[in-house]
Amino acid sequence: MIIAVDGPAASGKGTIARALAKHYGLPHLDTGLLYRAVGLSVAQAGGNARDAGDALAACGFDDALLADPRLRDEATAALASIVSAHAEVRAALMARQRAFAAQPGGAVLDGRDIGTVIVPQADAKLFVTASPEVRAQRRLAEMRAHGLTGDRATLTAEIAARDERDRNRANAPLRCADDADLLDTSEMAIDAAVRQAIALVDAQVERRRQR
Ligand SMILES: Nc1ncnc2c1ncn2[C@@H]1O[C@H](COP(=O)(O)OP(=O)(O)OP(=O)(O)O)[C@@H](O)[C@H]1O
Ligand SMILES: Nc1ccn([C@@H]2O[C@H](COP(=O)(O)O)[C@@H](O)[C@H]2O)c(=O)n1
Repeated sequence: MIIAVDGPAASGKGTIARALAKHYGLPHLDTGLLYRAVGLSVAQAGGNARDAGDALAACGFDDALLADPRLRDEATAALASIVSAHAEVRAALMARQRAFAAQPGGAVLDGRDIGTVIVPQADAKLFVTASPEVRAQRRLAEMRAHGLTGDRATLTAEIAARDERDRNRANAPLRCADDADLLDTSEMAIDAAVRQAIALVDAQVERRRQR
């Protein structure tokens, strides 16, 4: 079974995708990490994230980079959203994502274009969202839990800028697939959101089975 989970920054899609993977016994890929690795790699090489050539060159990053804690920084997230707008970068990362989805038994992938571009044939699709205020508050709490300081207004502006770039780019923009279920977790605690996600996936799979 292939499950596609998309949504805007800090919506909780990664938390839900990991929980779905555990529930159904499937491997999980956080595709945002790949774009973050490209962004960080460009910066480390002294390149320009807005330059498609520099960004493409960074797609050959060493996989060890995927464990680098700097990938979690909002600065890296901003670079990721700049490099991810290049069609060349998206094409370079596509085969890896599709191969992950195609493994025997299936997989759960989360990102921005999983249900629309990477695996439009997915067995179940969710579009996870939450209000901008809730998302900024959750990210702030996460940073504080890691001993980091952050300013709510700055964080809100950074998340909004990222969403804006991701939604309005020409290549594989962030959008809800026509056949995805929308899951707004603004008013839900994590366990309630996960329960709802499982119920939606089960219902989608059942609907497909009856077709
Ligand atoms: N329903 C929820 N209620 C409260 N906190 C939540 C909920 N869902 C996720 N969180 C918390 O919000 C933060 C962001 O969640 P998560 O990392 O899953 O989002 P994301 O959409 O994958 O983010 P990114 O776009 O940066 O990859 C985490 O600290 C997570 O524990
Ligand atoms: N399928 C995807 C996944 C991510 N991106 C871009 O990477 C940025 C960081 O992603 P996170 O999920 O870690 O927040 C994101 O803002 C997107 O620009 C993407 O384009 N496609």
